[in-house]
Amino acid sequence: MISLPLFSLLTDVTVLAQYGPTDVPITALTLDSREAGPGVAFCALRGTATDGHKFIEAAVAQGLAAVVCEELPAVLHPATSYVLVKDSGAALAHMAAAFYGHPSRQLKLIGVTGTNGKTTCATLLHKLLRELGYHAGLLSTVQNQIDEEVIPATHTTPDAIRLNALLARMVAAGCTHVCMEVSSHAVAQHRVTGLRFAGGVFTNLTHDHLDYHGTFDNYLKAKKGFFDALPKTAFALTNADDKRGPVMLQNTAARRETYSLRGAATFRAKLIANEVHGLHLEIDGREILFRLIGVFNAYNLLAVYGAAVLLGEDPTEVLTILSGLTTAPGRFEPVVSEKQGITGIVDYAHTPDALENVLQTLLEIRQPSQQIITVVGCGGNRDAAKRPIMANLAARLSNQVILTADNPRFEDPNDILAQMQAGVTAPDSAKVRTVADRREAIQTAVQLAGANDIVLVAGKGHENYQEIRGVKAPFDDKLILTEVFAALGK
Ligand SMILES: CC(=O)N[C@H]1[C@@H](OP(=O)(O)OP(=O)(O)OC[C@H]2O[C@@H](n3ccc(=O)[nH]c3=O)[C@H](O)[C@@H]2O)O[C@H](CO)[C@@H](O)[C@@H]1O[C@H](C)C(=O)N[C@@H](C)C(=O)N[C@H](CCC(=O)O)C(=O)O
Ligand SMILES: Nc1ncnc2c1ncn2[C@@H]1O[C@H](COP(=O)(O)OP(=O)(O)OP(=O)(O)O)[C@@H](O)[C@H]1O
Ligand SMILES: N[C@H](CCC[C@H](N)C(=O)O)C(=O)O
Ligand SMILES: [Mg+2]
Repeated sequence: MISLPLFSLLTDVTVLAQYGPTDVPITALTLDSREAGPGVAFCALRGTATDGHKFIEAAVAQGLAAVVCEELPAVLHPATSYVLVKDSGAALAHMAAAFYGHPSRQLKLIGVTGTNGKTTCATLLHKLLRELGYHAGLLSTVQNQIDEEVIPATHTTPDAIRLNALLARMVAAGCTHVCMEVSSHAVAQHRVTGLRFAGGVFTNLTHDHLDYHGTFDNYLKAKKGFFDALPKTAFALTNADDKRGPVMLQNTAARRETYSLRGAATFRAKLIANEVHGLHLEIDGREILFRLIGVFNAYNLLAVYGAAVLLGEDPTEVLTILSGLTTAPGRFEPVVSEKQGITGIVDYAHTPDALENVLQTLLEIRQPSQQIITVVGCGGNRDAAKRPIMANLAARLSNQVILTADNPRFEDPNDILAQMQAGVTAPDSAKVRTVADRREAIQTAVQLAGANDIVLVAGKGHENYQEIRGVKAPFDDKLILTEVFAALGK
């Protein structure tokens, strides 16, 4: 069990005032008052739904070693230590890093950020490092991994305590490298503050999460904040073809590197062909076939190649391994029907940009006779502004569309559907129908599909549940598609 004196956790924290003993032994950190108990230090965070400061007294009553807060309670308990800080989130992150012995400093930690492509890049880099013979960790939306051991993920980027605990487990297991996704929520909430990164990778920035960040500018600042905090020993690798790519490097101390399919950059690729069986690219003068499909994946592959070379790996070996790798779960995953050769594609496209990329890719690689039938919905309690845009794109770029539910969470699916429908233009409306039940929507799409047609099921990718009113019921697009193909004799 870890037990460290309170003061030893505060080395990197900006402390405004302190009350009570500083040498109390701390045996656990928490950001949730309900986990309070003897030996625990509770950090009170101001959240989106409530304020942790409201629960300080209840936590102290449960027996608590220390409280870290931005505002002191009216009455201080004599047996508890209080640390007043400017920012509880940042304080928690520094304390968590210290509590777990700064595991990031013992690793080559690579963070991937951007609207789309984080899971794909982090997963590919992890697979690549494993094939190069390293012990490596992965922190991603789909799952966390220590080498091949899978640890379920609840967030794209875990909170600072879980994150440092996982990194420490990875160090203990002998990992030398860790690839992780850095979400904009994580940057804004200081989940990654205090970590020492060896490299940062930027994929792209398009519309998402404006419900949380308020404006696109705030969203951009959150992503940029990750690069601003990189040390000068790290590399910062950005997508030079993305409008916001160069912005990420403006204020970073890290070594600035770029990748591009269009112009001058540290790492360059040329698209030779984008076909059903994969991408044909020229990277740094070498022609290679890859198993991933779609121009957006050319960017992901190039970013991963660049990161690996910046980590000191041999370019030829890296390309050889990358050419054999397959996609991350639920990212452009095909499910082909047995009798009629209908191609089902399950993809996690849950933003306008991702949906457009996937549909453009399908339009590029399909035979002229193949119809594209799209099943898509938008999540509840998330950015509502993307709903009409996604429906508009689906209708414009598909032959038929079934609008349906994603994870409604606490919203009425019919309200979400009405907001989506508002984005469909009058000429496209004949192609669009609405089936709120997602399983029925998939059934309808398969019924409409003729032999060899394409059914795209977008938005949920690897997810194996559907979240309705706080309850996650089993639901797996890939499994349902397979069942529906069989049930309808397709
Ligand atoms: C919007 C958001 O990011 N919310 C995260 C945030 O919760 P919150 O701000 O809503 O917390 P709150 O309920 O207001 O509570 C404030 C504080 O009081 C504490 N509390 C609350 C009640 C109590 O009795 N006692 C107590 O101490 C809470 O533990 C919390 O520390 O802090 C929590 C603890 O770290 C997170 O679990 C929670 O993630 C929620 C579940 C979530 O859905 N997050 C999503 C949006 C998210 O983070 N997504 C990104 C990826 C997105 C992407 O890239 O597409 C991710 O990295 O996963
Ligand atoms: N480089 C890219 N550019 C644009 N779209 C992409 C890119 N890579 C993947 N996509 C699309 O975005 C979807 C999500 O990809 P991925 O899971 O890799 O992104 P992510 O950034 O991890 O998403 P999240 O924010 O949900 O964690 C994919 O299913 C695909 O449709
Ligand atoms: N990480 C993203 C995932 C969205 C996936 C989509 N299926 C949805 O539920 O909206 C989020 O939490 O916003
Ligand atoms: Mg992800």
